[in-house]
Amino acid sequence: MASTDDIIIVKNVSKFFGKVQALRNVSLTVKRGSVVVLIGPSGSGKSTLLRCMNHMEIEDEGEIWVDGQRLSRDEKIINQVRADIGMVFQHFNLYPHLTVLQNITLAQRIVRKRSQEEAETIAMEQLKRVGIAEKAHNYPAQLSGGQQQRVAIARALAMKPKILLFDEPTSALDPEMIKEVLDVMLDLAKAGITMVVATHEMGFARAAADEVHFMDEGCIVESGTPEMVFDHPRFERTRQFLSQILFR
Ligand SMILES: Nc1ncnc2c1ncn2[C@@H]1O[C@H](COP(=O)(O)OP(=O)(O)OP(=O)(O)O)[C@@H](O)[C@H]1O
Repeated sequence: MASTDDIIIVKNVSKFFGKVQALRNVSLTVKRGSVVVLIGPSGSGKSTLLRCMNHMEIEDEGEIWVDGQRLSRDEKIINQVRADIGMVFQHFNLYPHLTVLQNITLAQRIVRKRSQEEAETIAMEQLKRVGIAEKAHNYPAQLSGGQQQRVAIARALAMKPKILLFDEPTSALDPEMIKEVLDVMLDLAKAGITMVVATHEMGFARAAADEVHFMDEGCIVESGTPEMVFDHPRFERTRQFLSQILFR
Protein backbone atom coordinates (compact mmCIF):
# COMPACT_ATOMS: atom_id res chain seq x y z
CA MET A 1 0.00 0.00 0.00
CA ALA A 2 1.23 3.52 -0.78
CA SER A 3 2.39 5.52 2.22
CA THR A 4 2.78 9.30 2.49
CA ASP A 5 6.48 8.54 2.96
CA ASP A 6 6.58 7.49 -0.70
CA ILE A 7 7.48 10.55 -2.74
CA ILE A 8 7.75 8.65 -6.04
CA ILE A 9 5.65 5.64 -6.97
CA VAL A 10 6.30 3.87 -10.26
CA LYS A 11 3.66 1.24 -10.92
CA ASN A 12 3.86 -1.35 -13.71
CA VAL A 13 5.48 1.08 -16.13
CA SER A 14 6.38 0.06 -19.69
CA LYS A 15 7.94 2.27 -22.32
CA PHE A 16 8.51 1.58 -26.01
CA PHE A 17 10.68 3.35 -28.56
CA GLY A 18 9.28 1.90 -31.77
CA LYS A 19 10.00 -1.81 -31.55
CA VAL A 20 12.45 -1.43 -28.65
CA GLN A 21 10.90 -1.96 -25.23
CA ALA A 22 13.03 0.19 -22.92
CA LEU A 23 11.00 -0.52 -19.73
CA ARG A 24 9.08 -3.71 -18.96
CA ASN A 25 6.51 -3.54 -16.22
CA VAL A 26 8.77 -1.62 -13.83
CA SER A 27 7.59 -0.86 -10.30
CA LEU A 28 9.44 0.88 -7.50
CA THR A 29 8.89 3.39 -4.74
CA VAL A 30 11.18 6.10 -3.44
CA LYS A 31 10.82 7.13 0.17
CA ARG A 32 11.13 10.77 1.18
CA GLY A 33 14.72 11.53 2.19
CA SER A 34 16.10 8.28 0.80
CA VAL A 35 18.77 7.57 -1.81
CA VAL A 36 17.84 5.08 -4.52
CA VAL A 37 20.53 3.90 -6.92
CA LEU A 38 19.86 2.30 -10.31
CA ILE A 39 22.61 0.04 -11.64
CA GLY A 40 22.75 -2.16 -14.71
CA PRO A 41 24.40 -2.56 -18.09
CA SER A 42 24.25 0.03 -20.84
CA GLY A 43 20.82 0.03 -22.46
CA SER A 44 19.08 -1.60 -19.48
CA GLY A 45 16.62 1.30 -19.13
CA LYS A 46 18.07 3.38 -16.27
CA SER A 47 17.95 6.72 -18.12
CA THR A 48 14.50 6.02 -19.52
CA LEU A 49 13.18 5.28 -16.03
CA LEU A 50 14.66 8.54 -14.67
CA ARG A 51 13.30 10.49 -17.63
CA CYS A 52 9.82 9.05 -17.08
CA MET A 53 9.98 10.19 -13.44
CA ASN A 54 10.17 13.85 -14.46
CA HIS A 55 8.07 13.41 -17.57
CA MET A 56 10.82 14.02 -20.11
CA GLU A 57 9.52 10.71 -21.46
CA ILE A 58 5.95 9.57 -21.09
CA GLU A 59 5.26 5.99 -20.10
CA ASP A 60 3.13 3.91 -22.47
CA GLU A 61 1.68 1.73 -19.74
CA GLY A 62 1.42 2.01 -15.98
CA GLU A 63 1.36 4.95 -13.59
CA ILE A 64 3.84 7.33 -12.05
CA TRP A 65 2.99 9.36 -8.95
CA VAL A 66 5.17 12.17 -7.63
CA ASP A 67 4.38 13.57 -4.20
CA GLY A 68 0.77 12.42 -4.36
CA GLN A 69 0.18 13.67 -7.91
CA ARG A 70 -0.36 11.28 -10.81
CA LEU A 71 1.69 12.32 -13.82
CA SER A 72 -0.49 13.00 -16.82
CA ARG A 73 -0.23 14.89 -20.06
CA ASP A 74 -1.75 17.94 -18.36
CA GLU A 75 0.76 20.74 -19.01
CA LYS A 76 0.21 22.35 -15.60
CA ILE A 77 1.08 19.11 -13.83
CA ILE A 78 4.11 18.51 -16.06
CA ASN A 79 5.47 22.00 -15.36
CA GLN A 80 4.90 21.62 -11.63
CA VAL A 81 6.60 18.22 -11.54
CA ARG A 82 9.56 19.49 -13.57
CA ALA A 83 9.97 22.44 -11.20
CA ASP A 84 9.93 20.13 -8.18
CA ILE A 85 12.33 17.55 -9.59
CA GLY A 86 15.89 18.60 -10.32
CA MET A 87 17.85 16.64 -12.87
CA VAL A 88 21.62 16.40 -13.27
CA PHE A 89 22.83 14.94 -16.55
CA GLN A 90 25.98 13.22 -17.72
CA HIS A 91 26.86 16.23 -19.90
CA PHE A 92 26.22 19.10 -17.45
CA ASN A 93 24.03 21.01 -19.99
CA LEU A 94 25.20 24.46 -18.85
CA TYR A 95 24.63 27.45 -21.14
CA PRO A 96 28.10 28.26 -22.53
CA HIS A 97 27.36 31.96 -23.13
CA LEU A 98 26.22 32.56 -19.53
CA THR A 99 28.42 32.85 -16.44
CA VAL A 100 28.12 30.29 -13.66
CA LEU A 101 25.99 32.72 -11.65
CA GLN A 102 23.73 33.47 -14.64
CA ASN A 103 23.35 29.74 -15.30
CA ILE A 104 22.10 29.26 -11.75
CA THR A 105 19.81 32.30 -11.57
CA LEU A 106 18.03 31.86 -14.92
CA ALA A 107 15.54 29.10 -14.08
CA GLN A 108 15.00 30.47 -10.59
CA ARG A 109 13.83 33.77 -12.10
CA ILE A 110 11.69 32.24 -14.83
CA VAL A 111 10.21 29.23 -13.04
CA ARG A 112 10.30 30.25 -9.39
CA LYS A 113 9.69 33.97 -10.20
CA ARG A 114 12.41 35.07 -7.80
CA SER A 115 13.94 38.54 -8.00
CA GLN A 116 17.49 38.81 -9.38
CA GLU A 117 18.78 39.63 -5.90
CA GLU A 118 17.09 36.66 -4.23
CA ALA A 119 18.13 34.32 -7.05
CA GLU A 120 21.76 35.46 -6.72
CA THR A 121 21.74 35.01 -2.95
CA ILE A 122 20.43 31.46 -3.32
CA ALA A 123 22.88 30.74 -6.17
CA MET A 124 25.83 31.84 -4.03
CA GLU A 125 24.62 29.70 -1.10
CA GLN A 126 24.49 26.66 -3.35
CA LEU A 127 27.83 27.40 -5.00
CA LYS A 128 29.36 27.54 -1.52
CA ARG A 129 27.69 24.25 -0.69
CA VAL A 130 29.37 22.53 -3.65
CA GLY A 131 32.66 24.31 -2.96
CA ILE A 132 33.07 26.62 -5.98
CA ALA A 133 31.75 30.03 -4.96
CA GLU A 134 34.93 31.63 -6.35
CA LYS A 135 33.91 30.57 -9.90
CA ALA A 136 30.61 32.49 -9.89
CA HIS A 137 31.73 34.96 -12.57
CA ASN A 138 33.52 32.48 -14.82
CA TYR A 139 32.09 30.91 -17.96
CA PRO A 140 31.60 27.11 -18.11
CA ALA A 141 34.48 26.67 -20.58
CA GLN A 142 36.85 28.12 -17.97
CA LEU A 143 35.98 25.33 -15.52
CA SER A 144 37.08 21.70 -15.31
CA GLY A 145 34.50 18.98 -15.98
CA GLY A 146 34.17 18.25 -12.26
CA GLN A 147 33.61 21.93 -11.51
CA GLN A 148 31.02 22.19 -14.32
CA GLN A 149 29.15 19.24 -12.89
CA ARG A 150 29.20 20.84 -9.44
CA VAL A 151 27.69 23.99 -11.02
CA ALA A 152 24.97 21.80 -12.55
CA ILE A 153 24.27 20.34 -9.10
CA ALA A 154 24.16 23.85 -7.55
CA ARG A 155 21.76 24.91 -10.31
CA ALA A 156 19.45 22.00 -9.52
CA LEU A 157 19.65 22.65 -5.75
CA ALA A 158 18.87 26.36 -6.21
CA MET A 159 15.40 25.43 -7.43
CA LYS A 160 14.82 23.88 -3.96
CA PRO A 161 13.58 20.67 -5.56
CA LYS A 162 11.75 17.94 -3.66
CA ILE A 163 13.76 15.29 -5.48
CA LEU A 164 17.05 15.22 -7.37
CA LEU A 165 17.58 12.80 -10.24
CA PHE A 166 21.14 12.06 -11.41
CA ASP A 167 21.72 10.39 -14.77
CA GLU A 168 25.26 9.01 -14.74
CA PRO A 169 26.65 12.29 -13.40
CA THR A 170 30.29 11.16 -13.43
CA SER A 171 30.41 9.16 -16.68
CA ALA A 172 31.77 12.05 -18.76
CA LEU A 173 34.45 13.01 -16.23
CA ASP A 174 38.16 12.27 -16.13
CA PRO A 175 38.97 9.85 -13.32
CA GLU A 176 40.57 12.48 -11.08
CA MET A 177 37.38 14.56 -11.15
CA ILE A 178 34.94 11.81 -10.29
CA LYS A 179 35.62 11.91 -6.56
CA GLU A 180 34.92 15.63 -6.15
CA VAL A 181 31.46 15.16 -7.66
CA LEU A 182 30.71 11.96 -5.72
CA ASP A 183 31.78 13.71 -2.48
CA VAL A 184 29.24 16.49 -3.13
CA MET A 185 26.56 13.85 -3.81
CA LEU A 186 27.45 12.00 -0.61
CA ASP A 187 27.05 15.25 1.35
CA LEU A 188 23.61 15.76 -0.20
CA ALA A 189 22.65 12.19 0.69
CA LYS A 190 23.74 12.76 4.29
CA ALA A 191 21.71 15.99 4.36
CA GLY A 192 18.58 13.93 3.64
CA ILE A 193 17.89 15.09 0.09
CA THR A 194 15.77 12.57 -1.81
CA MET A 195 17.88 11.29 -4.68
CA VAL A 196 17.52 8.77 -7.49
CA VAL A 197 20.87 8.08 -9.12
CA ALA A 198 21.74 6.01 -12.20
CA THR A 199 25.44 5.25 -11.93
CA HIS A 200 28.23 2.79 -12.53
CA GLU A 201 30.00 3.99 -9.37
CA MET A 202 29.46 1.05 -7.06
CA GLY A 203 31.52 2.60 -4.24
CA PHE A 204 29.06 5.49 -4.18
CA ALA A 205 26.10 3.10 -4.31
CA ARG A 206 27.47 1.15 -1.38
CA ALA A 207 28.18 4.26 0.68
CA ALA A 208 25.07 6.30 -0.08
CA ALA A 209 22.19 4.08 -1.19
CA ASP A 210 19.31 3.06 0.99
CA GLU A 211 18.11 0.87 -1.85
CA VAL A 212 19.78 -0.44 -5.00
CA HIS A 213 17.86 -1.69 -8.06
CA PHE A 214 19.68 -3.80 -10.61
CA MET A 215 18.15 -3.37 -14.08
CA ASP A 216 18.62 -5.52 -17.16
CA GLU A 217 16.77 -5.42 -20.49
CA GLY A 218 14.18 -2.97 -19.19
CA CYS A 219 13.32 -4.96 -16.04
CA ILE A 220 14.21 -4.48 -12.42
CA VAL A 221 15.83 -7.84 -11.79
CA GLU A 222 16.77 -7.44 -8.16
CA SER A 223 16.33 -4.83 -5.41
CA GLY A 224 17.60 -4.44 -1.88
CA THR A 225 20.08 -2.74 0.40
CA PRO A 226 23.61 -2.37 -1.00
CA GLU A 227 24.72 -5.25 1.23
CA MET A 228 21.98 -7.50 -0.14
CA VAL A 229 22.56 -6.70 -3.81
CA PHE A 230 26.37 -6.46 -3.78
CA ASP A 231 27.26 -9.12 -1.21
CA HIS A 232 24.41 -11.60 -1.57
CA PRO A 233 22.92 -11.22 -5.07
CA ARG A 234 20.09 -13.69 -5.59
CA PHE A 235 20.20 -13.89 -9.37
CA GLU A 236 22.86 -15.07 -11.79
CA ARG A 237 22.30 -12.00 -14.01
CA THR A 238 23.18 -9.72 -11.09
CA ARG A 239 26.24 -11.79 -10.18
CA GLN A 240 27.44 -11.72 -13.78
CA PHE A 241 27.04 -7.94 -14.03
CA LEU A 242 28.80 -7.30 -10.73
CA SER A 243 31.70 -9.55 -11.73
CA GLN A 244 32.38 -7.26 -14.72
CA ILE A 245 32.21 -4.01 -12.77
CA LEU A 246 35.07 -2.11 -11.25
CA PHE A 247 34.56 -1.44 -7.52
CA ARG A 248 36.38 1.53 -6.09
N1 LIG B 1 14.91 8.30 -27.61
C1 LIG B 1 15.12 7.01 -27.88
N2 LIG B 1 14.80 6.50 -29.08
C2 LIG B 1 14.96 5.19 -29.38
N3 LIG B 1 15.46 4.29 -28.50
C3 LIG B 1 15.79 4.73 -27.28
C4 LIG B 1 15.65 6.10 -26.90
N4 LIG B 1 16.07 6.24 -25.62
C5 LIG B 1 16.46 5.01 -25.22
N5 LIG B 1 16.29 4.11 -26.19
C6 LIG B 1 16.57 2.65 -26.12
O1 LIG B 1 15.97 2.17 -24.93
C7 LIG B 1 16.80 1.24 -24.27
C8 LIG B 1 17.12 1.73 -22.87
O2 LIG B 1 17.98 2.85 -22.96
P1 LIG B 1 18.43 3.71 -21.70
O3 LIG B 1 19.21 4.89 -22.22
O4 LIG B 1 17.29 3.97 -20.82
O5 LIG B 1 19.45 2.70 -20.96
P2 LIG B 1 20.54 2.98 -19.85
O6 LIG B 1 20.50 1.84 -18.92
O7 LIG B 1 20.34 4.34 -19.27
O8 LIG B 1 21.89 2.94 -20.69
P3 LIG B 1 23.26 3.78 -20.48
O9 LIG B 1 23.89 3.24 -19.23
O10 LIG B 1 24.04 3.44 -21.72
O11 LIG B 1 22.87 5.22 -20.41
C9 LIG B 1 18.04 1.07 -25.17
O12 LIG B 1 17.82 -0.04 -26.01
C10 LIG B 1 18.06 2.35 -25.96
O13 LIG B 1 18.69 2.17 -27.20
